[in-house]
Amino acid sequence: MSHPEPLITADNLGLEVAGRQLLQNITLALQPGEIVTVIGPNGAGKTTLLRLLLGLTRASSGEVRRRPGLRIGYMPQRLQIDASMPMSVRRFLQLGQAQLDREQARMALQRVGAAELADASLADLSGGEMQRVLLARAASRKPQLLVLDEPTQGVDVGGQGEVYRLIAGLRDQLGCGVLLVSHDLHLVMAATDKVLCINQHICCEGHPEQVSRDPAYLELFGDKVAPYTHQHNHQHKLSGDVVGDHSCDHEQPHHPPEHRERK
Ligand SMILES: Nc1ncnc2c1ncn2[C@@H]1O[C@H](COP(=O)(O)OP(=O)(O)OP(=O)(O)O)[C@@H](O)[C@H]1O
Repeated sequence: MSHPEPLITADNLGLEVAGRQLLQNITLALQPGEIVTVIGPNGAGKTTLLRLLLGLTRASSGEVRRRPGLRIGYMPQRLQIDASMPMSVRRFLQLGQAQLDREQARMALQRVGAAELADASLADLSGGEMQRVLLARAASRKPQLLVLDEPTQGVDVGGQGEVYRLIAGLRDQLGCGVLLVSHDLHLVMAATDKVLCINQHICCEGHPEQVSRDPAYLELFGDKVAPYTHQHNHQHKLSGDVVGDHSCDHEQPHHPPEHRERK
């Protein structure tokens, strides 16, 4: 299957800080329309990897290539907001993006089902509402690539699935690629095209169902999760493509990745 030019690629990326190897041999490519999720234990280097890919941290080895002029929307893991500073949601969306007019701010909120929050005070938002607003902000410039670091942080368990549905909706509406870091293993397995399991290096990667059965994944997370399965009325080839022309009751990856295992 021929792929379009990736939005972003990393080739043998490594980062060493003060004699400590935080990441090594990270190679990946993210295609338009694809949702790729980075998982791994605490301290595995997930946020560090995002920062390298975004160009916020410089790699010690290897190379990152971004499509020239790539528009990126970034939702960081933590955002320091001074709750005592009164600011409306609309004003927050416009911070640093003065070109975003009232109507565009409304549209950005509408994309995540939060149009009614435009005049609310940022300090009054619930955890789930705040994550919607952060998503709306990341997506407000119609990025070609959305980068989301733990997008369900502060969202109660019942609302987490909804956040992943919103992300898939943004991917569909904007046609963007999505790169996200998550700890919500089971939810992620159902909501992503490809999983990258890292612990300083890539432990395993591929289609969620394949990764969830990988010995390297089970060694890291086996005590936390049951293997992920979805209702199958078809079979996959090794490439991830569906055998025959069965329709599928889950969303297929746009560009099913080859499964590779690296330890
Ligand atoms: N600039 C830096 N200098 C030194 N060490 C760093 C730097 N940035 C990150 N680290 C270390 O690198 C390791 C990986 O951090 P990172 O935040 O990428 O992990 P993570 O996988 O995102 O973790 P978590 O799941 O807890 O958010 C940590 O031990 C952290 O202390």
